[in-house]
Amino acid sequence: MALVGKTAVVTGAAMGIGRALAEILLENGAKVALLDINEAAAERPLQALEQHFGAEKTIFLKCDVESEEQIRAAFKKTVEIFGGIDILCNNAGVLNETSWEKTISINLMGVIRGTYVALEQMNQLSGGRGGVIINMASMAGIGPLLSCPSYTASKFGVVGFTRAMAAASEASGYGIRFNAVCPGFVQTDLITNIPVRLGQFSNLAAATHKLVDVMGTIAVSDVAAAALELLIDDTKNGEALLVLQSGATYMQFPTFNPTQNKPL
Ligand SMILES: NC(=O)C1=CN([C@@H]2O[C@H](COP(=O)(O)OP(=O)(O)OC[C@H]3O[C@@H](n4cnc5c(N)ncnc54)[C@H](O)[C@@H]3O)[C@@H](O)[C@H]2O)C=CC1
Ligand SMILES: CCCCCC(=O)/C=C/C=C\C/C=C\C/C=C\CCCC(=O)O
Repeated sequence: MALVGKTAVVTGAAMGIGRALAEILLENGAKVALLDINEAAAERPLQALEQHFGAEKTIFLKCDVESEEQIRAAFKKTVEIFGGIDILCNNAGVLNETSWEKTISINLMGVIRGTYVALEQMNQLSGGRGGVIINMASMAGIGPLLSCPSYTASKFGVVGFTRAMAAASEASGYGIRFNAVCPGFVQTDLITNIPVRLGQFSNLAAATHKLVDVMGTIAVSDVAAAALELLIDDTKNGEALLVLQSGATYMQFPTFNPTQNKPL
């Protein structure tokens, strides 16, 4: 899908990966609604984006992805201002093993909430224009991260939800592609203060730091470039794209033939 003239919504867009997603979308000609719970953090990046790309191309909307009401209001405002929604990047996420309910509510349920509300606007079966939904998962959605069981569960959930929605969309004719991005460690605030974030698993902080050292970190721009590939390539649906220092790789999953009760 060519991005020129399209409208995108990015959650968790005030900083980190979300901000980089907003930037790459604007660079490629889209209009972007930046959603975040942290209005203060969004102020300076928004000014910079407005200066660079034009104030008419961006809008900031305060939105907590834990609230369906706030998501619906933000999407409605986006449609009023930009005339529709073609792209949703469900990116907002936290690493907080001290509150597993919040981790699941933001990282997994936030993706599901955002997707279901977006369907009301985007689904071709209900008058929408179709489009693409990108969900920010993690390498921890492919393999377990020992120090973060709740975070890992949330990201496995995001990968599974994305793949199921991709199949549902194709079978039903929503006109929407669904893909997940699965980065390794990325240089953002999320990988700071690791022992505090790990809560009862803080004894595993050293092992986690070691993993970061061994794997290295990637830049937010690497993640944004991977998301861009999934956005513009119309053949990509139901993909989980692993993004590491060595490059980006499409994950292969076992397929299952229910009529013969064995993997294909
Ligand atoms: N940094 C990393 O190493 C990796 C991050 N990810 C994922 O990428 C996504 C973005 O993370 P980063 O940019 O690294 O983190 P970050 O902490 O730099 O940015 C997260 C943004 O999400 C916002 N946010 C948090 N809770 C929210 C809520 N309830 N509603 C709306 N916005 C909310 C924050 O205010 C912040 O602006 C997350 O889903 C994270 O799990 C995935 C793999 C690796
Ligand atoms: C401090 C934790 C930050 C988490 C941010 C994030 O999502 C990054 C994850 C990056 C990589 C680690 C994820 C999973 C580990 C997977 C496999 C490790 C090998 C496991 C094995 O069985 O050998």
